[in-house]
Amino acid sequence: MSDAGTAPNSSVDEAETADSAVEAAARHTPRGLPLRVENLRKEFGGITAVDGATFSVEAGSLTGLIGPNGAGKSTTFNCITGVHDPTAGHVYFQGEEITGLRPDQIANRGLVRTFQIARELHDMTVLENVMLAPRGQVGESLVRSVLPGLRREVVEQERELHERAWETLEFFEIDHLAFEFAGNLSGGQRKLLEMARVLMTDPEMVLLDEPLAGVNPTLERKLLGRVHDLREDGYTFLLVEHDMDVIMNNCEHIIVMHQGKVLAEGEAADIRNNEQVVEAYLGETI
Ligand SMILES: Nc1ncnc2c1ncn2[C@@H]1O[C@H](COP(=O)(O)OP(=O)(O)OP(=O)(O)O)[C@@H](O)[C@H]1O
Repeated sequence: MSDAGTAPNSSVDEAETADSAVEAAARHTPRGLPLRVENLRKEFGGITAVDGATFSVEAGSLTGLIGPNGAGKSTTFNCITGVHDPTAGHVYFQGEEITGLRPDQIANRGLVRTFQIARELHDMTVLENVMLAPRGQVGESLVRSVLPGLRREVVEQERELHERAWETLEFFEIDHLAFEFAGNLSGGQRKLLEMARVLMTDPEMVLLDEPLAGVNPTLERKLLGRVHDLREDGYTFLLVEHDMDVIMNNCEHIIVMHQGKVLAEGEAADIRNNEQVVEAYLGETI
């Protein structure tokens, strides 16, 4: 797998990238406790995939959601993001109930899951893909031609969008791939593009569903580095990841699910020493 992200070769470039990151993140303002899941339950026929899960995610945190296979993590993500209708329980985002809303309605409120926005379009360039991502854009050619009064606004918006797209590509260090077709990217480069597209939607909170699957160690460091940069600038992340070391080394708060319930919560050291968690993982290294 090729490395999208071999860093530009001078520290000046690195400083510029850091500046772009600050500018990109400066647009974001966290607003209180972002996510609260209460007594969430999801049944599929006779199977109870989520069985009364309750947890919160603090503003500006990088929170990990872990659990053995079949623990209910993906179903929980799907209930939070509107992919599934919960059988019972509540999901609140920034103090408002979002239970049962459609995925696009939830994403428009700023709760964005990595693959919730449309997958990248293979026959479009990386830059075009990033420019297509934002929510609430006016950029519509018909509007432009029919309503001259809107024209200046649209042109200005497109100029800003273009500028922001470049900043975001620089932030993820994939600007050198701007004119490459997305279909030609490696798996890891595609993950960076996916993150860039999520950032372009100006999210309040990002749900990361196995963002490192199939990513080489160099890109993994880069992706995690960017997540930490964004977290320090106030973004909130909930991360599901099978690699336990990634969760233990990066998340300040960890929620452990088992058999559809929250089994334990706490810092990495608490989780490692929790007998119930060790038992639930039975032989797996945590
Ligand atoms: N659409 C579905 N129909 C029926 N059962 C399902 C469905 N989705 C999930 N399940 C079941 O619900 C339970 C929880 O699954 P889920 O995928 O949420 O767990 P998970 O923690 O994400 O597991 P993994 O780590 O293996 O991805 C499992 O028993 C699974 O087989």
